[in-house]
Amino acid sequence: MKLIRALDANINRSSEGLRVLEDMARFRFDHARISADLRGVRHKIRDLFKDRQSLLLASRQADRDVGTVTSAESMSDTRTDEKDIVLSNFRRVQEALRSIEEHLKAIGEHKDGKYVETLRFDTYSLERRCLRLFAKSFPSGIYGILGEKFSLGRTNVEVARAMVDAGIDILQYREKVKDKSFKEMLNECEQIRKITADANVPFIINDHVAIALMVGADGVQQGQDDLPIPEVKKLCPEMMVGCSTHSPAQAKKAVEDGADYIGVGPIYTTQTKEDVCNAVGLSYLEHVVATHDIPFVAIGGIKRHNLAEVAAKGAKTICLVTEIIGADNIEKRIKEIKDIIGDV
Ligand SMILES: Cc1ncc(COP(=O)(O)OP(=O)(O)O)c(N)n1
Ligand SMILES: Cc1ncsc1CCOP(=O)(O)O
Ligand SMILES: [Mg+2]
Repeated sequence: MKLIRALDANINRSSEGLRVLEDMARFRFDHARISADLRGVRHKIRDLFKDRQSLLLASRQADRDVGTVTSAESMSDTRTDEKDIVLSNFRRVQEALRSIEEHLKAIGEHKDGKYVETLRFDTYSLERRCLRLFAKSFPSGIYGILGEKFSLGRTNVEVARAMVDAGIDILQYREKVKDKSFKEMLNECEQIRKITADANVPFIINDHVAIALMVGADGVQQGQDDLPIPEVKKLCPEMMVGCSTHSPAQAKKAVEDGADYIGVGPIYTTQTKEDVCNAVGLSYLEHVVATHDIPFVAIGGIKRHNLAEVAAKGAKTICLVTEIIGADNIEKRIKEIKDIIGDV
């Protein structure tokens, strides 16, 4: 009976820890899949013991538990940091599962013990996935991209100022004008870095890793024909590295290579990018939503009239290039876009 009590205590301990983690993934990070996977582990433990409920209940003697005082005292700790909460709850779950394993073996239930061991291993990979959510939090909302060719005669710096004032969530410098020198681009990026840093808006540089390093950007965007992601990660360990992808195989590779986020598109036909591939459609977006945890930004041909369907498919960060920088009134346009996203 004493071994059953230990099992009962640790089943409850693991369930409680998993519940905290599920809520963290769901409410803090808005991450349905990680939350569902954590719930899956909790249900598997519950199901494993569902035929032994009365035995477990009969063994329960909380008032005689010599560990109660210690547990009650440990509740008064001063943990406030969210990452600490996640780490300590994973520890709690893993220790509880380990104890369940050992106690199952001690009562001769070796097969069930092995099964709980596989659940414990699942929690290690879930822990890595959860910690990645803290590593670099990728903003949700509107991802803006600069480019003077489409800016109705306004400079990149003027457009950046207008976008930041209107509440853009993340901004990329993507300058493809052929006669602009490296020095001119660097000068613009220095000014935009200041504007974005003051407003706490993440600033990403497309293509030019050197400029990103020189201005202290928050990230760099690399396409399929640009530098390999692992090399860029080595050069810029502190930066978010975004990888543009157009197919499930490219998304898988970007994740394996350690990209911090991926571009998913072009969802619709676009004239904004010269060497663009065919539109990938909503099906590729659906694939990424269903298969990957990595943050992503939907891009390509997204306008006010089709924005709601992109958001409804689960895109949390959405890029509109010409729809924003080609607008007469950028502030008004960003407000309209925000209203559409807010309604989905
Ligand atoms: C967020 C985002 N996604 C995709 C791209 C396209 O990048 P790339 O394939 O490198 O093409 P260019 O932008 O360099 O023409 C992007 N820039 N941003
Ligand atoms: C840079 C880029 N990469 C894929 S589509 C695209 C351009 C999207 O521009 P728009 O939003 O104007 O169609
Ligand atoms: Mg590029």
